[in-house]
Amino acid sequence: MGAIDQAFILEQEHRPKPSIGYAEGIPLIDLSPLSSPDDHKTTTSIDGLVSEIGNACKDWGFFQVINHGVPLEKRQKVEDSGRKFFGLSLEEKRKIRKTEKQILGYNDSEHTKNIRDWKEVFDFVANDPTLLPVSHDPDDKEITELHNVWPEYPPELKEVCEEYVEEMEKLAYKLLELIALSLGLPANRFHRFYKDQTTYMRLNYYQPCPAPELALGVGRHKDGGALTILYQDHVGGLQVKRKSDGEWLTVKPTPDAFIVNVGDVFQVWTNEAYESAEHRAAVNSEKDRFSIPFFFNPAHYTMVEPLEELTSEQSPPKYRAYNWGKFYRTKRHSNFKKSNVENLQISHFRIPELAIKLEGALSIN
Ligand SMILES: O=C(O)CCC(=O)C(=O)O
Ligand SMILES: [Fe+2]
Repeated sequence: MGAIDQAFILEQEHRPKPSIGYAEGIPLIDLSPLSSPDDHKTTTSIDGLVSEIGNACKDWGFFQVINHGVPLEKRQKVEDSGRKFFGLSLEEKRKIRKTEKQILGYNDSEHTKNIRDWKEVFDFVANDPTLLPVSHDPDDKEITELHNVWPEYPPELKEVCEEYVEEMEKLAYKLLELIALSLGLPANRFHRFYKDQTTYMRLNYYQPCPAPELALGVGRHKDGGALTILYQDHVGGLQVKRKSDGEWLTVKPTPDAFIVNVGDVFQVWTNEAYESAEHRAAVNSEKDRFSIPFFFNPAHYTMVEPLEELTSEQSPPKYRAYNWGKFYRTKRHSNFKKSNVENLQISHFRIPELAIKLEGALSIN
């Protein structure tokens, strides 16, 4: 067993077991009906897609998509130039290091639930500039502009990332429409939240780890945003906690597929019809690994709450409304460094079961 810094070491119960099975049940969904010419697009093929996606969101909160329309070479270019960047010296990379104020750029010291992750990241926003509250302090109403920071080397990184983001955004809107339809809503129901979206992308680079049984590339977490579209390379490491029995399972890398998962915002919008699943990334002692999540997130001023159409007297709202920008700032703040503040979760806005029942009883009488 190789020695690693104490900061990375997880408590016994959260360490990854050496033998973890594959999550065979996570559906692989073929999106080709979406790109067939209009005269070939049948209602049946789209209906089929919609119900596959609805079931995947209900059962797993995760699915994979193929024939998604994102050109392979655009993704490959991001991976190639991303690898060039992570291959630079620490000193060079730290020239565009994230700080508490400047939350975009490079970081080699992310924490999940106060344990250091075995990874390096490079973050940038899809729309430059992106508007966000200045601080996580609820009384501070000031809004700031986030600007991307790009390294000098490799010089093409900016362009290849921007081209890729454009493609990912097209895919994200398609998925948003299919998810809306799967909930019985108009296809464009969620579009309104994305006018000034706070979407960002991350390049995750996981070096080989001498003690992969003690640490994780990303500790267990749920994505706080609305929808994540992840590319992972052939090495594998992403693990999902199965809802039915709490078992951790590996998501098998599928060439040219994207892994899609609904985040906490969708859990609230759907009043828990769809739940965001816990996941984590394991590392290994031999190979490095690359992954690229695209976090498709609403505008900062969005008040996240259960959609009216998905609640009723029988099924009253399970969450109080919260401001997305403040929520996101607070979460980023606590991931940035080891902190004593408890990590902010949507459970803080969960209305207690008893209050939901009482509210239901009162509104019926
Ligand atoms: O690298 C992975 O497979 C997962 C990364 C992840 O879950 C995240 O960045 O939120
Ligand atoms: Fe995640």
